[in-house]
Amino acid sequence: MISVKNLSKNYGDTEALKSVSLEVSEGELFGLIGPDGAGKSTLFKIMVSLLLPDSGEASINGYDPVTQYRDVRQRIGYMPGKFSLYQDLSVEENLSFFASIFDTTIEENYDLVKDIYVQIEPFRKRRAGALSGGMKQKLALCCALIHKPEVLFLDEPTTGVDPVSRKEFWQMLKRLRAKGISVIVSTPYMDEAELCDRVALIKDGKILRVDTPAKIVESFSGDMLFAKNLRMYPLLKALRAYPEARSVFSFGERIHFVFKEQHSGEGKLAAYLAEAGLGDTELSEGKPGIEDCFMALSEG
Ligand SMILES: Nc1ncnc2c1ncn2[C@@H]1O[C@H](COP(=O)(O)OP(=O)(O)OP(=O)(O)O)[C@@H](O)[C@H]1O
Repeated sequence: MISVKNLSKNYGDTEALKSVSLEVSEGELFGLIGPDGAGKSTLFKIMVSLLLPDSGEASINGYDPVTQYRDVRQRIGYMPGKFSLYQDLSVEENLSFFASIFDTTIEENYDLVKDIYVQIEPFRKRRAGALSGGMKQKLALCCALIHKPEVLFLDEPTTGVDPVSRKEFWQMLKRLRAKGISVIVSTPYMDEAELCDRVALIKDGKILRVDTPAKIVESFSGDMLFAKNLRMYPLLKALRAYPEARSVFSFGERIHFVFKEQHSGEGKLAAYLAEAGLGDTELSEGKPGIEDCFMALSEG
């Protein structure tokens, strides 16, 4: 089990973590979801024993990353946000290198990485620096796994990766979970939250909520609409100026519009938009997702 209690970390005047607490059970696929600068990497670095907290404590399967960092490092795999491999070494050499630091060999733990490694094996002589983004990510995952860790920490593994590779990557994570490995993964992509057993929503160094994605979505209250127009910016401006608007933000190709508790409905809103010269706006029923809960929680 992983437990983090009241962790705080400042960089000068920046409060990167403000008394963060959470628990992750064995074999769980746990997501840390939040935008850039939320504090995800800082929290990871403390858990994997690469950074000292200012206050609070953590325990990784019973070991303290501050005082027992050697035990922690033996038991974890860590894939940092930035590409961590040796660019001038080949695929094969990178993997052998990571195995050798942990006193093991590729052969010894091949079973664990096999599913992933077969996909990059045709390029085993290629320099890591010359691989595509998706392949680099697979190699980095193999390297983080080659010593058979109990817990895997993946810091934004899918950032900048194409949608097909992202999907494949999540399938791999589910297979690792099935092998009993706990996986903690951070992502700025709200749609990936649904792929986790539980998630922590984090913003400005604070945890907003920890729960299953379904429970988080269920707890959303408010009437919502999706709005779409080729002229998105004027639409956003007009919706934000609407007196009955509680929250308005654009997400992907449409705008998520949430009414205040007391409101006069879609008809009146459509009339208001028509008057603003935006009568061609497409309004449809809005089904809240994690991103809406995130916005609602961060607006407090
Ligand atoms: N070494 C550092 N020195 C000063 N400030 C830092 C340092 N590392 C992070 N920060 C700041 O601390 C805050 C949290 O950063 P952190 O990297 O943990 O967030 P993140 O959620 O991982 O976001 P990102 O995806 O942008 O890395 C940010 O405001 C960031 O600018």
